[in-house]
Amino acid sequence: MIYTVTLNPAMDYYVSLPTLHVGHVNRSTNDRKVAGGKGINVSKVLKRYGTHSTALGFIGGFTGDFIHEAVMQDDIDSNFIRIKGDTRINVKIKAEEESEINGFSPEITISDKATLEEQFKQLNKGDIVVLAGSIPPSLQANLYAEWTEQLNGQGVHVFVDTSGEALKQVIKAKPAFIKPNQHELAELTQSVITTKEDAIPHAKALVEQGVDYVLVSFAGDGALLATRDGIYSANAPKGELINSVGAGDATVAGFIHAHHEGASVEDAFRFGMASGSATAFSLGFGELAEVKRLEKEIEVSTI
Ligand SMILES: Nc1ncnc2c1ncn2[C@@H]1O[C@H](COP(=O)(O)OP(=O)(O)OP(=O)(O)O)[C@@H](O)[C@H]1O
Ligand SMILES: O=P(O)(O)OC[C@@]1(O)O[C@H](CO)[C@@H](O)[C@@H]1O
Repeated sequence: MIYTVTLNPAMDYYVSLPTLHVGHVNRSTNDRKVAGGKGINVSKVLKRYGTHSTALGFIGGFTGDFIHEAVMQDDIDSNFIRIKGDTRINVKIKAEEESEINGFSPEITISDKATLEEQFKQLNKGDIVVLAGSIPPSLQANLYAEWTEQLNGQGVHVFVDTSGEALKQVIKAKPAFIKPNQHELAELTQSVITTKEDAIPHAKALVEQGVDYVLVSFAGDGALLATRDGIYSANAPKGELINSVGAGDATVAGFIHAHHEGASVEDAFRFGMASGSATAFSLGFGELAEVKRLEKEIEVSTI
């Protein structure tokens, strides 16, 4: 079974306008509201590829109801824990360039956290857990690390997509997979990373520290995958960038889907890349047919 965990979901509020004037009243020409948060996005993309997952995490208030409703409509199983506050609203602005204002998280209490930990105790050997997104400030930054250690002990494979202190802490617990983008890897390693070559020694070092798969994404410039058996490089296909929000989540979901289906590491990497790019080239998440088309444009090479 695959479980995604979103501690900090969001109602993503997308607004489009030709130009954003900071310090002035701006009026959007288009908008849409979407249930978001990194783990929920992974569940949505997995569903698109026919892979079942259960979405876990915290939701509350009218925005929480919106998310629950949307997840049910997508026919995705969930076992969310209800919290007192309202799930946040994240504003995604599409003007000449993309800007994001991610809202402040509602409070998660010790008892909410304990309820989620009870759910984790029910997981079985061989299950996959995806810990994705930010950790709300009311919870400690080493929480993913604590849970990874516990879940590893249960024989569960832990995939993590996060940044900052949460990423730094979780490495010590040896998750199966991490997906920093180039900026997140630069922050983690306190180094300048502008090319895939710059990332190689750092990705290698993370594998030596016990992470099985380190996927470093470079948006339109492709990605690097470091594993115990070797290092792979992939290009990103060319296309028109429509929306980059969720492209990283689609990469994670694509990799998990293919890996779960028994694909080789190279093929799972290729499918993950095609999945990320199909989303970058679409208004919402990319369609499976588009992923399959893009797969043919991706070359995975060994370094
Ligand atoms: N301009 C682009 N052209 C082609 N593919 C892209 C482009 N931007 C993103 N992608 C695809 O999306 C994947 C993830 O992109 P990126 O490196 O920006 O990750 P991220 O920062 O985690 O994404 P997110 O915006 O979801 O947080 C890339 O590996 C690539 O497959
Ligand atoms: O604030 P976090 O938890 O880091 O990221 C949250 C978020 O930006 O990530 C998703 C896209 O990856 C969006 O659906 C959501 O709004």
